[in-house]
Amino acid sequence: MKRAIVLVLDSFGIGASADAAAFGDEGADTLGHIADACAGGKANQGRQGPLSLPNLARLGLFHAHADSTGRVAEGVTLPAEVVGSYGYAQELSSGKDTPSGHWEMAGVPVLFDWGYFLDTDSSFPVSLTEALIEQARLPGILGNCHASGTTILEQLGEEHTRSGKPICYTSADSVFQIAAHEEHFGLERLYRVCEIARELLMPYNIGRVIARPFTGNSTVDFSRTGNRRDYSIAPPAPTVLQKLVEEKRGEVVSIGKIADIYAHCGITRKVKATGLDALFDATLDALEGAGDRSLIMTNFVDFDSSFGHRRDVSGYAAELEAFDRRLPELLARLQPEDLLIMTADHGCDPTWHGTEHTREYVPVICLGGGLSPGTLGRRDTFADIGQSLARYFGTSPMDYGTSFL
Ligand SMILES: O=P(O)(O)O[C@H]1O[C@H](CO)[C@@H](O)[C@H]1O
Ligand SMILES: [Mn+2]
Ligand SMILES: [Mn+2]
Repeated sequence: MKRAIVLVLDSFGIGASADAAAFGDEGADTLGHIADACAGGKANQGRQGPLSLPNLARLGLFHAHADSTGRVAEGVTLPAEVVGSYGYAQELSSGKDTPSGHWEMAGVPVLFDWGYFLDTDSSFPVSLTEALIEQARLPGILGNCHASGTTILEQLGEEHTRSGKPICYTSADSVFQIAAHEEHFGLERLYRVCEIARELLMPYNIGRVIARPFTGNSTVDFSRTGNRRDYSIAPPAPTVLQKLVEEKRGEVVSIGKIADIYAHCGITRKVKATGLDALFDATLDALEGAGDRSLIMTNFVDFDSSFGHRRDVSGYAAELEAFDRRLPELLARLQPEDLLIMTADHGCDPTWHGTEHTREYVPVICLGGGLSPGTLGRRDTFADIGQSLARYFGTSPMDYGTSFL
């Protein structure tokens, strides 16, 4: 029975990649800098001491990090025995964004350039905002700038609830984000505005529109909710998810925002969940009922959105430790033929300047699927994961990537 589980730890990079300098990210290292901070007593909010990831360590995470960076992170002792297959992968895609990373790991790298809104203020063309205001019948928009999604709520959240104008902002990513209050503005209305924006943004080649609903009464307690929704364009070629469904009549279960990121292509079932524990529970549930030719794919978004972009080192470390504590539950449920792959879509070093993603190698940590424990070495593209899944399920091969199976 062929069943694969792919866990994407969103933004969990393991060291600046060879091309990081071109992104201003030379020296970035999400895992390494978190471990260093923990060992140096600089990540003790809500947790304590050196970074403790015993289960990931046994699967080879820190070996992969050492191979990718040439150093062992501070406070880390490499375990004598490694039971997983571990490597690190370079991104071939031109961007360091979420869709590029996800599509590439499914065998479809993004070799074209996305559109970007490069101006940090008055970021959007007037013709675009005017069309959005008219078509969505808005009293206007706020923001129109590059911003961190939590900071901009502090700055404009109250004005939004007073005026009814949604907050539109972007970043170094190819995104158009719309924040609005779930009750004052209305969640369904926000989704409709996003759908209109999605259409209007097609000529600009913008990868994603993101609905950013929030609740709360004032600046002090505004908080974003789990009702975030990503409106992505479709991948430029069939991913391994689509091949599994179309060629093998397989089942692809999306947990969390996976379905949104693949624009619902190649997904047979969607489960939404908010927070690490709920996402992990949903993954275990899906595995329980999964039959032959099943792929379960989960995105753990909080590493990125709650901690990486927020530059919250303690929070990121605590989230990693929470993930690691849950891992044995999954390992105990794996059947001999199952293939588990843990990876990431880009980096987001919480010690780095700014609030953006960082161009990094991602871990490729595997168990099962007939793999022997030990190193998978440096992988030239995340698409090696997609190619390996294609081989595992017996679909036609992907155009990119080399199977490690
Ligand atoms: O600051 P928030 O709203 O979390 O935005 C982040 O999330 C978006 C998608 O990754 C990017 O634009 C990034 O800047
Ligand atoms: Mn991401
Ligand atoms: Mn992000």
